[in-house]
Amino acid sequence: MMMVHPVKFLLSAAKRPLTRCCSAFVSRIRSLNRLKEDDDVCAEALQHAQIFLFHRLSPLLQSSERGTFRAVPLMYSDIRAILERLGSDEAKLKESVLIGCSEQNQVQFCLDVGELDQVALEEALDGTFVDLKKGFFVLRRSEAPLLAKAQALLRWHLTTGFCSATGRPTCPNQAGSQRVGGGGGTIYYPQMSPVVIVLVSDGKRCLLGRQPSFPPGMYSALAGFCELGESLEETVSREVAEEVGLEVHNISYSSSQHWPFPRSSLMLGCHALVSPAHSQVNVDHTELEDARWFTFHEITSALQVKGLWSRGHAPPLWLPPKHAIANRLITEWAELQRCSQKAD
Ligand SMILES: NC(=O)C1=CN([C@@H]2O[C@H](COP(=O)(O)OP(=O)(O)OC[C@H]3O[C@@H](n4cnc5c(N)ncnc54)[C@H](O)[C@@H]3O)[C@@H](O)[C@H]2O)C=CC1
Ligand SMILES: [Mg+2]
Repeated sequence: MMMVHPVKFLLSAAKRPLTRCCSAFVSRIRSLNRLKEDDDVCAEALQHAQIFLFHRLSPLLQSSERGTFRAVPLMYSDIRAILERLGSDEAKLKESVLIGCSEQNQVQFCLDVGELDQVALEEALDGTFVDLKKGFFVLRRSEAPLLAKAQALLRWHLTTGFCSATGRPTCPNQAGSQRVGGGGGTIYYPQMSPVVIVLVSDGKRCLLGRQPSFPPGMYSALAGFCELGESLEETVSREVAEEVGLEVHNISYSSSQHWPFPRSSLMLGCHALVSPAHSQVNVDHTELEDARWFTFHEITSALQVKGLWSRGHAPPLWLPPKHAIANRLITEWAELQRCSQKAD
């Protein structure tokens, strides 16, 4: 495997002076913004950046002895040498898409080399292109969101090469943060779908559902896509009514997460209550295979189950892994129950 040289992106490359009192975070954000606005500065930064390679939207990963995967960032010059060896050239690197900047001020890009031979690439790179659905949950939690964002942006570029109104080609800016053209000079930006995910409680138990596509025994919080014209609260109320036939109140927002499956979504995590007197579920089986109430004890036992995908014998309840916002909502609920039990 080629060594990745720790080249730092120099903030001085951004010619616009930054205010002295800026925190490191603010400096990073402003530098990234500059890269999106200025193609020349971005092209220069690319030459010193870390680049994450993908092959037909599967990221290049290396497996570790502990059964986890690590992302494999490479430097511009390393990739240029490999491209030339495999019959491509440096021009391909211009398709790289900006994805972020590390805390060490290293600018990060991604690039899909799907037209090159996968086996030859894997040999040259000493890694494997792994389907993100398989790799996501065994990647380190600091790397999974970055690769999910990279895949989402690469997919967006793959599917927006032409204007849907005129049928004419669109062109990305150097950062890949937008595409312009299609005849009318329209600017296209990456899109994602807002989705609500809600942990419903009756005060003592929480309600989880499962779709037929979930692994056996896995239950999760209820989720659904927002419809045009809806507020977050309206989507929560509609989805819970549709899927389990209940009316919720006291909806509160918790946190959010970008979710790459099956396409880019912004998951908006909420908690909501139903009255214990009206908690009889009526599952819509066109949407869910099952939905049921779980006790605090069942949830705390399930939260302790490790190795979600690898265990041979199934525990009675599996919860989504820690990477998923569903797990965060369930953990928050369990914490709240623990506190209120202590207070009683
Ligand atoms: N990160 C997490 O913890 C979790 C994430 N999720 C994600 O939430 C998402 C939504 O959950 P579901 O229960 O499947 O949603 P859902 O209950 O809205 O049902 C999905 C159906 O909604 C329709 N739909 C409406 N707008 C759509 C759009 N913009 N894109 C795709 N389909 C649309 C389609 O007919 C689709 O079959 C899923 O993509 C799932 O991966 C679900 C549970 C946990
Ligand atoms: Mg749903």
